[in-house]
Amino acid sequence: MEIITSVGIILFLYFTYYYYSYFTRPNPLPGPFPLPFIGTLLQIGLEPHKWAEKNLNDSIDIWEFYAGPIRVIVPCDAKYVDKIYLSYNESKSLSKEAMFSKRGVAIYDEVGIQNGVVFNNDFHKWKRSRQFITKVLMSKKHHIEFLNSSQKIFKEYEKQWDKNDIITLDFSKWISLYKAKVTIATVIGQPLYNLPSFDSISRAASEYVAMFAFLVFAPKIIISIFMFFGFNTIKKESVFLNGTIRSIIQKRRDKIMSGSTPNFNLLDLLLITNSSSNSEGYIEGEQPMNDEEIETNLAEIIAASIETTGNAFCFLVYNVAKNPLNHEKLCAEIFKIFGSDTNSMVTYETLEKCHYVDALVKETLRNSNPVPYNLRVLDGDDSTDKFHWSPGTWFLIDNQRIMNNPKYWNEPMKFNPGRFLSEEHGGTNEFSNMCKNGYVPFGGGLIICPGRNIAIIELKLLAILFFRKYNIELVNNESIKYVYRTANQVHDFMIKISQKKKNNIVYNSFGFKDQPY
Ligand code: HEM
Repeated sequence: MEIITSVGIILFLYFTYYYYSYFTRPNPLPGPFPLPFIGTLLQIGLEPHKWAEKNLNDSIDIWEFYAGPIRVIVPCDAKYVDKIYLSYNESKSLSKEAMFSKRGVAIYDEVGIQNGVVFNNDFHKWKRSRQFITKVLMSKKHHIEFLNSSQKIFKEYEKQWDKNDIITLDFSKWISLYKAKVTIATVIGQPLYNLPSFDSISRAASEYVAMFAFLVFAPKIIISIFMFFGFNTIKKESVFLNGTIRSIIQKRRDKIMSGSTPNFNLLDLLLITNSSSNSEGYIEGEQPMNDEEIETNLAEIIAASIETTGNAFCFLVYNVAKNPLNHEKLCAEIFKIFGSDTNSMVTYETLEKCHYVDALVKETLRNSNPVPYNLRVLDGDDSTDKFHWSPGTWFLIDNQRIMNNPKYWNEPMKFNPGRFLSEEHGGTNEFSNMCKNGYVPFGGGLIICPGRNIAIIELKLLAILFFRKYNIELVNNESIKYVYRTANQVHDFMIKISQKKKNNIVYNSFGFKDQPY
């Protein structure tokens, strides 16, 4: 009896404290009403945008919800992210800049993903990893190598498709598998060593990325139960957490140490950077990376690369298939630049000439960004627009609503690549007048996505490879289906692929009427 009374008193005191803190919180914002322990889980689940779409009108540009006991602020207007997305050059002092650089919470230490960049709470360790991976991911040499490997893999699929008149496939599954192959080839090189099938790698990438949203949004009590009962099973199954990647790193390190020439993939490049076997691109004052650092960084990059670009390309295909005019313009440009040879290699230089393809990719990332949110935790205290925030405040920046804000974009719901084209190239030039941070598909500031250039290159390449040779038709007329699990993951996206017939006149409204295909 006494125990029940004591528990009752403790709960009463906790509830009183909880709601006292809630009703006296600074800067109260619109949002669902929270419950102790589970916060707004019942209303929001793990998908904040669904609640926002149903309950918030366009005039609300900042709102809040509760992940368990943690208050999460959701800015949806570019004006709130000026400081959060402050670039390195704009900031006078690094410590000031670092205030908005964290994404981590204590739970990640138990999961063991804190040694990479995504959830690294130690600013100096993050900076060290980030320098290594940026050096490789942003290099032109890596981009060229990436283009070559991707096209080699794509050609294998072409061979199969070209044997048939029509192929019907679930494109979301196909792209995931293709992405797993390209990513493994460019990140750790062939052969697969002791990795499982590409199919299981793509599934593991999806789970790994989804785990981030779970760890961020689920109440701590639920995460603790999961850690106790379920995490070890996940760890055993996951190629990213179970040590498989570590053993590949060790093998490659031994081989390079015993004289094998490093290949041009991310793993080999990380192994040799700042080691004696590499004279090129030395990073000042840093020791080479150890196996543990390389492991987490590779896991993050493989998973981030498969999940983001793959889903973005599904959205691109969907938007092109739904908009015949965009399809025509795309094919016209491809024909103008690549001619009728549908098998030629796409090079870095030819990609740069494709203005419409570039605009199409950028509009896809604006209209249907695969990474709609971005978590940042404030380190010190600071202000965003008129609000002042205390240390430890969580911000879930709604990149998707920022990029669809009617204040900044004309008819934002309309898919219109012309926004990203100059008048000279037939567009409206809307993008060139965009406010700072009005277009943020890759986040911004110090921890902006380091894979952004490679992602754009890959999306442009895939658009060209598909649409120069194949007709793509949606199997049904439904809207594209996707679920938010850190990335917007597309599923059940059925399309028909058939090879274009030679001599078909397809470009009639764009000056190619007399040109055979
Ligand atoms: C369309 C494709 C992609 C989109 C939309 C995207 C988007 C994002 C966003 C929004 C962030 C958070 C940035 C911030 O907090 O400001 C991010 C971070 C990151 N992305 Fe991407 N990304 C894409 C492709 C890639 C690719 C291809 C790679 C790797 C090759 C990659 C690797 C990473 C990594 C490692 C981070 C964490 C950076 C850090 O914390 O320092 N991403 N990405």
